[in-house]
Amino acid sequence: MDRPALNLLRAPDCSDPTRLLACPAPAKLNLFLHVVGRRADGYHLLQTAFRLLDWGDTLDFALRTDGTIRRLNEVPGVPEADDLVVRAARLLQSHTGCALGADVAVHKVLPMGGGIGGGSSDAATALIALNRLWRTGLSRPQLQALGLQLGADVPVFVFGRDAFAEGVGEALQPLALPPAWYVVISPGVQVPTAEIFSAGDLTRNTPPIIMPDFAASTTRNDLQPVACSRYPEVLHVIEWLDVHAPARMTGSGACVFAEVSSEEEADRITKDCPPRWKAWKARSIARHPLYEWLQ
Ligand SMILES: C[C@@](CO)(OP(=O)(O)O)[C@H](O)COP(=O)(O)OP(=O)(O)OC[C@H]1O[C@@H](n2ccc(N)nc2=O)[C@H](O)[C@@H]1O
Ligand SMILES: Nc1ncnc2c1ncn2[C@@H]1O[C@H](COP(=O)(O)OP(=O)(O)O)[C@@H](O)[C@H]1O
Repeated sequence: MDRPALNLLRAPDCSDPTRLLACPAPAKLNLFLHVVGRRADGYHLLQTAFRLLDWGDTLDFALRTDGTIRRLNEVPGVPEADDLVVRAARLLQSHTGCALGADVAVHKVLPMGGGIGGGSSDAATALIALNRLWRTGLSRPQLQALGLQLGADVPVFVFGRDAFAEGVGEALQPLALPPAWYVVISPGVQVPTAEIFSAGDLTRNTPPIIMPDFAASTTRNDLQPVACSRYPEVLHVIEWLDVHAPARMTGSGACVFAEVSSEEEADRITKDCPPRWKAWKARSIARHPLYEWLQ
């Protein structure tokens, strides 16, 4: 099994004030996801537990004094202007009136449309890193609010720790969870979040739970049946992984995960995984690697 080349647990070297290289953007899991209602604007009210992982993309930022924001590399399927990293940079720039710009490079490791928050985490890392590079001085809550304008999943990555989330995913409370190993499998399909949330057969009235009461046996992912019926490969992965350990879809899919008892068990399962899918082992992290950059 491939491991990311960079140690995500470490914040990058900051000795050069004009560049921040290999800034980590970790993946997340939704340990469960309940849809408890719907807002007038169509967004859904959720209850979910976010878990951050030691596995993710990395981003480079270099200061420009001419105010231009440029992405230096291609990201398959994501035009530069649509890239959440570029959009995050422009949003921070306009919000603060900052005259500086940046060259950015996005090294994708996380499968897109995977329910593991890749684009959202990239956006959060851009907000945190550029807030430092440009010395714009926004606080964590200010960056979380800015991130919410980019997507419902962005605030939790700025929050920087495992969290119980309500609202559309932005009302966050820290969760103290024991460290754990996970196996994450990508079925090789991209599941568009909007398609799953707009499905007629989505359960939208799960009764709200009280924060600490979310044992795996009493929770579920309400988006899972909808994704499985439209993308049967997701169901096939769940059925395969469930033989090894209780398996569940994360977010709106397509990735499927299971908590396992040790790194050795994770290695054994990932080695067994049929070659048509891609499997990774990942460990929980207590804090986002850039957590200390916002106080
Ligand atoms: C389902 C979750 C669970 O963590 O994650 P992913 O599977 O995307 O990783 C999130 O709620 C996704 O957050 P994010 O991917 O940022 O979604 P957004 O860009 O804000 O919205 C994408 C689409 O999903 C719908 N959406 C999103 C969040 C929400 N609480 N209710 C919704 O109805 C929106 O209507 C929009 O059409
Ligand atoms: N930097 C980025 N990385 C990944 N996806 C991005 C990025 N910028 C924009 N996107 C768009 O966001 C969509 C959802 O991406 P992603 O966050 O990986 O999935 P999910 O929301 O399922 O976790 C992608 O299909 C892509 O069109």
